[in-house]
Amino acid sequence: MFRYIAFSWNVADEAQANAAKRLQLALDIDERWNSVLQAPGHCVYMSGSRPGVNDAYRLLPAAIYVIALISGRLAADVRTLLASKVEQRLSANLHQRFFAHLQRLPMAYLVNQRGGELLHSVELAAASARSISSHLTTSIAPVLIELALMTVILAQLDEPRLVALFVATAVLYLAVFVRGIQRQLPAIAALSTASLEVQAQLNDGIAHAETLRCFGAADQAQTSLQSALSLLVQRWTGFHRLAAQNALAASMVLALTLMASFAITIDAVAKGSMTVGGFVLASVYMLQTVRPLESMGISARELSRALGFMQPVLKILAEPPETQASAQTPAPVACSSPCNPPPIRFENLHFCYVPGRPVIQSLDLDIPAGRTTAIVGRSGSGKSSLARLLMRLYRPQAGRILVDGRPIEAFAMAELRAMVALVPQDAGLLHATVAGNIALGVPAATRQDVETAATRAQIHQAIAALPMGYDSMLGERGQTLSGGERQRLAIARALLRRPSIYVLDEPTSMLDSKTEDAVLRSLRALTAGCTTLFIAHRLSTVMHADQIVVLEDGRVRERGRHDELLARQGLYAQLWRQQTGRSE
Ligand SMILES: Nc1ncnc2c1ncn2[C@@H]1O[C@H](COP(=O)(O)OP(=O)(O)OP(=O)(O)O)[C@@H](O)[C@H]1O
Repeated sequence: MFRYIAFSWNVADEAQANAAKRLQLALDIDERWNSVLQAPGHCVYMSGSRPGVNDAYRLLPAAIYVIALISGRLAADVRTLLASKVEQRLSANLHQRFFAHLQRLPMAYLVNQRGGELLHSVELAAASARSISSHLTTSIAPVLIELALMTVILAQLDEPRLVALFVATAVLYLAVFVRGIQRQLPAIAALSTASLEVQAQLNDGIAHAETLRCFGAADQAQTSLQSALSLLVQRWTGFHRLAAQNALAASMVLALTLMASFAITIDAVAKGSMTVGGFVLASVYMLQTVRPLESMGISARELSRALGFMQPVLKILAEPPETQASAQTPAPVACSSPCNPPPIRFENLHFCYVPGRPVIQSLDLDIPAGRTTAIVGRSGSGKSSLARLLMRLYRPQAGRILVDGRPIEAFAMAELRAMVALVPQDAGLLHATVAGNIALGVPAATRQDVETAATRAQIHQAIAALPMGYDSMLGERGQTLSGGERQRLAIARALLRRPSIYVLDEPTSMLDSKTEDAVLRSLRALTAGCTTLFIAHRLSTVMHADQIVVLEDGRVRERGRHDELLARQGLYAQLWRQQTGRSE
């Protein structure tokens, strides 16, 4: 803010002394050492000394200059350090908040989102939050202070027209930028949509590289990416065009201001109300206003861009999360199996993912405690949807589900999920170690617990044969394992939880018949005494179930034991004949 002009000369040198005299006259400066304060805020140090007499005085301005320089540098470094700390915190908090929010969003919302898009949107938002923080702390706040001081300094020049001009410029400049931001925001929103599309396509290409290669669709994906990139370039160009128009308007405001200030000061000098020195100072000050106003403009532009890029994440954060149970009971510790298996009751249940397309209709069903109930039916009949409703991944539009006589909404989410273990169709493995995947959600599990669960799921030997055993890393979604191995890991994961309810959604569909037999036997023994919902296509895998429920179009079509259903000669018997070629 404060400008130090250190000027020293050797009075023995006539040419230097004359030059100093001329400058002193021009600037209207008192000759005494360290004397000049023609304008508050500007210290002009002038020192005249004879060699050998005033050496210390001659060095003083230089010393002050060096100290000021170092202090300024230090202050800037400290400010950068503090600002970067704030920025990193902000970014980490945003990531955490976003992740926590995603975990609480309804599945119905999440399944329609693309992973790559979500990832990119949070990255964009974090970068934007850092940019906003940086501009606020290192640019906008200092510039505002600078502008306020500049106004005070100008007020001291005894030329009210200059103050009015300065204030008018600041207001006009602000108006130009507000208008600019208003025009740029839609362009930034379009830009960020295009950018998210590019990221989502890149992500899809990486996640499904195998599928794209197998289907010879790599070129098709490349072409699609190319058009997404072209759109992105086009939208960036549109945005920069608007930004340039805005910058041009702002420059015009500044140019007009400078012209007006020259006119005012020349007029003041001509009328004798201002000295030549005052004219020089006033001109210098008005030129000085350009820099902070310009940097304010740059910051405003960056802020508008950052705000635009934050919109997708702000939109997701505004999505209402799933309602939690009113009674927040703590999650129970996994029990030693089998423990108090509860009965389950589906009562007049109606559910659809998309309005008007019911998936479960008027479904009434009792699942007895400690027994195995098989849910069978043609593909799309609603079997997995029933499991998802029980896990409270979705909410039914009507009806209710009771566990142990209590509606599932009355359970704290953690309590319900600790009670139920799911083996889904897709194993859902993470890019973590084998042990970490088996012990998912049970951080207190010991290596012994993990190995026991793996042995029961018939996967221990395969894990032991891996180079790092239980510490081997699985690729993303367990890509380094075969389908059958993934499925057995998912079974081990469920067994480790020792739940009172098992939901097994086609847990052996990817196993060869020998392994399937072994795993089924093992599962039967392990789930004995637990309430088990066994969803299956292959009826041979559930023929021993205590109860078999046949679903059709989301309704219970038949119910009974294997023999009873065969004897009924209904849909079950038909499916059995289709699968086995036998009538019994
Ligand atoms: N997230 C979703 N959004 C919209 N519709 C869905 C969604 N998930 C499933 N569906 C539809 O709901 C219906 C029932 O699906 P569900 O997965 O419950 O069937 P299923 O009996 O388990 O089938 P399968 O035996 O093939 O696994 C299907 O028509 C399916 O297309």
